[in-house]
Amino acid sequence: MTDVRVVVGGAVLDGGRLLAARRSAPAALAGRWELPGGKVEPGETPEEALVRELREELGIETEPLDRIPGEWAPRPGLVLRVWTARLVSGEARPLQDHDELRWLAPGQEDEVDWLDQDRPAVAEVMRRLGAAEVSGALYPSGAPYAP
Ligand SMILES: Nc1nc2c([nH]c(=O)n2[C@H]2C[C@H](O)[C@@H](COP(=O)(O)OP(=O)(O)OP(=O)(O)O)O2)c(=O)[nH]1
Repeated sequence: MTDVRVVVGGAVLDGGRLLAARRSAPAALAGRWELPGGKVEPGETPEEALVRELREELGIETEPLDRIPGEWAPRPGLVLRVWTARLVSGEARPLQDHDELRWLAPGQEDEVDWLDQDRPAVAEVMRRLGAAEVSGALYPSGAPYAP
């Protein structure tokens, strides 16, 4: 059996919005938008990999919440799995692998050109956000809880 490498994508949520990141490399993917994240390293859980990648790429601390059901193949040998994650602290900046970031509210998801394989997960995350089904991620990080 050939090993399949897991790529974790983070649907980072804050204040009822989803973070989208525009890839700066490689050339074939540059300019397309994705859920920031990366490959799970040996010995890591996907959640640990997600927290590490989001810290490295965006300078933020996050808490993984739920896995979005399903998996998608960016290319042979890779499988993309997506978790929602709550922004705990920091302000996302494109430090590595990205050159632009946007926070999107439900209904704005079509304003950026997502990688094809990210679209089903993005649609499900936006559906949950619109239906206020995402616990812990509807209020801005650091803001007092005020329903
Ligand atoms: N990070 C991320 N990668 C995605 C998404 N969708 C998607 O098809 N991919 C693809 C692009 C890449 O071929 C692969 C992930 O590679 P990566 O370059 O982000 O991984 P990494 O940070 O661990 O980088 P490296 O170790 O290969 O240098 O998965 C997504 O939403 N997020």
